[in-house]
Amino acid sequence: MTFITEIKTFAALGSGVIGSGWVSRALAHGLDVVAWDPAPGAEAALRKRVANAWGALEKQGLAPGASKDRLRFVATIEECVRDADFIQESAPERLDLKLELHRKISVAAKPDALIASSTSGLLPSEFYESSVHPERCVVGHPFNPVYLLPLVEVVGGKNTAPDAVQAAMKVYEALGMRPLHVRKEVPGFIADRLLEALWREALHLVNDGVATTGEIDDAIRFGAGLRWSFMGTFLTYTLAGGDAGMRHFMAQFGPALQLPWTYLPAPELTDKLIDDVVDGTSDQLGTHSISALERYRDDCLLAVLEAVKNTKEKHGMAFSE
Ligand SMILES: NC(=O)C1=CN([C@@H]2O[C@H](COP(=O)(O)OP(=O)(O)OC[C@H]3O[C@@H](n4cnc5c(N)ncnc54)[C@H](O)[C@@H]3O)[C@@H](O)[C@H]2O)C=CC1
Ligand SMILES: C[N+](C)(C)CC(=O)CC(=O)[O-]
Repeated sequence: MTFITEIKTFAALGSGVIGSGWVSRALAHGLDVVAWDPAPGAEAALRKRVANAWGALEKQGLAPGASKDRLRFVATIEECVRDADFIQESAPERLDLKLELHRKISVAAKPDALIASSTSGLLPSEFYESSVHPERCVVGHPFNPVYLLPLVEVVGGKNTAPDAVQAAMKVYEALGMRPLHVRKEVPGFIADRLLEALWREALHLVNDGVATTGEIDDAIRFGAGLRWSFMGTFLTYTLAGGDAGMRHFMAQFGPALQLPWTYLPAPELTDKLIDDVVDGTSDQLGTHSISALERYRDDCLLAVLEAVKNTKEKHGMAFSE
């Protein structure tokens, strides 16, 4: 079976933080976008979020013909997906909700239109169970802000055709992304397993009174966070082993993994821990609004992306390497 990969119309179901990020990215790439979200006031909220992202997208460069006016907000799931060449669902992270939503989407969609879910870690074999033509259904897990960060994890379920995974990766590449095929269907995929481990330890540090949320964020952004934008943990640690490389690093620091540095189970989310995290992050926010911080974050990301791209070019490397 062949799937549509030259797309003109992008459908977005669910237009919260992630859905609006997909809408912004698709509009910036010169596509027509049709969106649906059942919440009252969703259209106005979506247009506001797109407007807040647009400045960064203009700085990055819009595709010919790209316009915020090519967004159409519709009243039903069927209207949203009927003429779509590619469908991206970004509804709340609930298995029952996604199962029912995908049944309806797949009945109304063109049979060769790829259907993707933004889920952070639910299993496609489960929530595409009632879908028609499940062979074209994948996970396309993005990272916030979706309109700037290139990574998208692509995961197939037990009924997904291998060609559909390849086709979805082609579509995401055309949207300026760096798809990563997660070859085994596991909860949390690759990136969220890593992010969750970090976040769990951060919550323990707050819970144990070791550090505030601000101090923990400083430990990330002035250290490992800087190098993570161009080199991952494995290659970084290979260099940390000196000329002897990873084998020496494993011999030196591997045994430390047996020391009780980290906890595996998550801390109990007591009211005190939740308050400490909320109060700590309120202090970090200060007087800045969320939308002002989104624009600040976007500017920082554009600068980092540009710097990494230019430096890779100097070393004869492509951005995707
Ligand atoms: N927020 C994040 O950092 C990330 C979230 N995701 C995933 O994206 C998906 C959406 O998450 P967010 O955008 O963060 O949530 P959100 O809460 O910001 O947005 C969810 C939207 O779905 C709408 N909605 C409610 N019921 C619906 C239904 N039956 N059908 C369609 N839409 C419905 C809501 O009105 C809301 O606008 C989830 O699967 C989540 O795991 C993926 C990557 C990162
Ligand atoms: C917290 N989260 C699991 C929803 C995060 C993601 O899925 C990816 C991201 O943007 O960090």
